Amino acid sequence: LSSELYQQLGKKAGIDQLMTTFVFAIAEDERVIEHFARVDIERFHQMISQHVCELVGGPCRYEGADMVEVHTGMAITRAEFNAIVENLIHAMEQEQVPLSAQNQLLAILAQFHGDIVGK
Ligand code: HEM
Repeated sequence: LSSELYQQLGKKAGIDQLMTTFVFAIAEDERVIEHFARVDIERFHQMISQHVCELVGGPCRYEGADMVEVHTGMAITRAEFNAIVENLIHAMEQEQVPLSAQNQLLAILAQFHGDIVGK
């Protein structure tokens, strides 16, 4: 059975929509956009949606690259990581994700901090 958090995010369709809004927020954020200049955005959207779906207990299997591997060489700073988190918060507010679900998703993603920052 899929998790309550997955349900609260609107299942796969809700997560896809949330990640679309997130990608648009990133695209308008001059603090981080440089990193995404040469990225295949369609793949990024698909992979981040799949990853989030799996992480929140949905019936998805993340098929993308390992988090450390994919972010290695980007020299992502703590400020940039925080900027991405801020974009996600804005996207969750825009999509009216319940506050408890927002906090749970942020806590899950915060665990990747060490895999992504300073690599
Ligand atoms: C919790 C935080 C983060 C998560 C969960 C995350 C997750 C992901 C995922 C799932 C992918 C797709 C991997 C694939 O295509 O196989 C990806 C790619 C990418 N991420 Fe992150 N990411 C995070 C933070 C960041 C930050 C802070 C930055 C930069 C400011 C960043 C920059 C990128 C870029 C540029 C790519 C595309 C790499 C490429 O296609 O060559 N990520 N990330």
